[in-house]
Amino acid sequence: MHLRGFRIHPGWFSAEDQRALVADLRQVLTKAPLFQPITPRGHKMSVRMSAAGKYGWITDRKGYRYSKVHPQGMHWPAIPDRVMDAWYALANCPREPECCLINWYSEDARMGLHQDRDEADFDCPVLSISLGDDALFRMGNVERGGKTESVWLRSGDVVVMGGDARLRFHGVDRIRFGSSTLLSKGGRINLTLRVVT
Ligand SMILES: O=C(O)CCC(=O)C(=O)O
Ligand SMILES: [Fe+2]
Repeated sequence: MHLRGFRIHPGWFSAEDQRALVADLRQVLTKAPLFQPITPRGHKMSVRMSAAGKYGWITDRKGYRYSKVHPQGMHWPAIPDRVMDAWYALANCPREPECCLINWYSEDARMGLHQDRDEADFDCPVLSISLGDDALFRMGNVERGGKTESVWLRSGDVVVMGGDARLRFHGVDRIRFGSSTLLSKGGRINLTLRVVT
C-alpha cells in the first residue's frame, strides 16, 4: 500500500516477543476483562474489547468515548513495557500514548470502515500491533466512499498510521481463522496505541 503516513513494519515483533506480549496481555485482561461493546445505535460489535493505559475507548448506548474506567468500574492496567517499546521505536512522536486499545477478533469478527477521531491531537499517529491470525485490513479515504486498498496484516506486524493516513477510513474485513498458532484458541488480537488528550 503506497500512502504517505502509512507504514507497515512486517514481523517487527519476533516470534519470541509475540509470545511474551501475549503473556503480558493475559495479565492485563485478568485485571480488565474483555467486554462486548455496543454501538450508540444498539448494535453489538463483533470484536470484544479492553484497554490499558490512562484511558480506554468504550462504546455503549451513551456513545463513543474515552473513559478513565472500565465498564465494570476499575481503572485500566498500565500499558506493558514491550508495547511502549514499539511506540518509542516507531511512532516518531514526542508524546506518550495514553490508551492501548485491545481488540479481540474471534472467527467471524470484523470491523467496519471507520475513522479514529475521538482523540484531541491528530498530529500523533495511531500505532497498531497485530497478533495471531492474519487480518484483511482495508484503507480508504478521508471521506466515506471511493477507492480502497487492502493488505493482509500478520502476527508481529506493526503499522503506523500518521500524516495523510491518520484520518482515513479503515477497517478489517475478516480474519483468516487458524492461520496462526500464537493464540491457543485461534483468533486475532489487535492493539492500537493512541494519544488521547
Ligand atoms: O484491528 C485492526 O487492525 C484495526 C483496529 C482499528 O482500526 C481500531 O481499533 O480503531
Ligand atoms: Fe481504527
